[in-house]
Amino acid sequence: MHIQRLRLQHFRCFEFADIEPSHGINVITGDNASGKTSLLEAIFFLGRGQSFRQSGPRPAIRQGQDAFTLNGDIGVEDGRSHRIGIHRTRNRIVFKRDAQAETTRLDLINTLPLQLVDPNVHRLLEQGPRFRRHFMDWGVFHVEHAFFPAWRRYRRALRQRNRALKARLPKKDIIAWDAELVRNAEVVDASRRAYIEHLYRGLPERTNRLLGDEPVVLDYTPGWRGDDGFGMALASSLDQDQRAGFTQQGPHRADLRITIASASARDWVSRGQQKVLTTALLLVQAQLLQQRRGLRPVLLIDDLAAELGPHYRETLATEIEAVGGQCFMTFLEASLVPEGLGDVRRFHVEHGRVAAV
Ligand SMILES: Nc1ncnc2c1ncn2[C@@H]1O[C@H](COP(=O)(O)OP(=O)(O)OP(=O)(O)O)[C@@H](O)[C@H]1O
Repeated sequence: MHIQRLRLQHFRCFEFADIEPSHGINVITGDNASGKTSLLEAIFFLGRGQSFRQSGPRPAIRQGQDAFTLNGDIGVEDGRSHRIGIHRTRNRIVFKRDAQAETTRLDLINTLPLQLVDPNVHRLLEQGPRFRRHFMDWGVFHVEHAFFPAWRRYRRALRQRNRALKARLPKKDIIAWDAELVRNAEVVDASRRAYIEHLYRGLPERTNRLLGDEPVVLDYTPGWRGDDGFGMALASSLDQDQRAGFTQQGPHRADLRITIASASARDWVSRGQQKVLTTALLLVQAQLLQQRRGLRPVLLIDDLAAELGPHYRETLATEIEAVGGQCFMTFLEASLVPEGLGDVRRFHVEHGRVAAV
């Protein structure tokens, strides 16, 4: 997938912007607070239907305006193209794809798969399992078709079970949801395992080049205890669930711990190495999507140079180039742009205005 043309109106500091990016690497430079992250945020919004930043009650609408509009012409690998768009007022969001009567967020996600590397990317290693589930499920969603319908049914049943637990209903009203939970949990779990296995195969090649020979290990835990299956785990924790008022085990508690040579990646590697490792994981995901579905996701890399010295900047740039596909990366200064990036299209952002250089 690649963005052929991007237009934004009244998005954060932008009054209006209209750019035609390269299908390969796009470099965006600009001073602090010029609008670089906002530009990446607009692209992210277009592909996910939501922001990666906290927005408060006026979700990314330019100050003094009532709405923002984003439009993108998206080229697909098979030669087709789609036009997608978002119109966001304070209370309402409307998605649009081609002439489709009704467009959902899922349509956007499927039309413009994208991954973000932002300066907080180390959270994947440092913080709770939520970030790692998110990372894992982005790939599972795009690659394993059985995953999403089962995940949605699981979440619906989980909400009902939790409601019953919270309302202190009798046991029979709680366990009434267990069969539906177990049926879908098995599909979710199998999809995640299959995906991680594929991810694992592509990992050493990339991480060895970036971080040396120490093997990176992905340790998946399904979200429930014991070896007797989720049904048994649910049954055995029913009393605890009743006391807690919610379902304590299940795929919604899964984790994917990332370790390097038996030490936790969080403890072992520096901030810069964490960023390199996490970006490597995202690149392997991108490559997997290409191999399994013939799709190249768009990569958004905010402030690539932050926390990285020249060596890591250059090696990472080489890896990003090798994966191919469209990429947008921001830099404070042109001098920080790695030489290894080769042929790039450059944009400069200043006071909410973007121009091709
Ligand atoms: N809703 C909004 N309306 C108008 N301006 C906004 C809005 N939201 C944010 N801004 C402004 O947009 C400017 C650009 O912010 P952005 O985070 O994109 O900058 P940046 O170029 O990525 O900076 P840095 O390099 O420091 O991270 C900031 O001055 C910010 O205050």
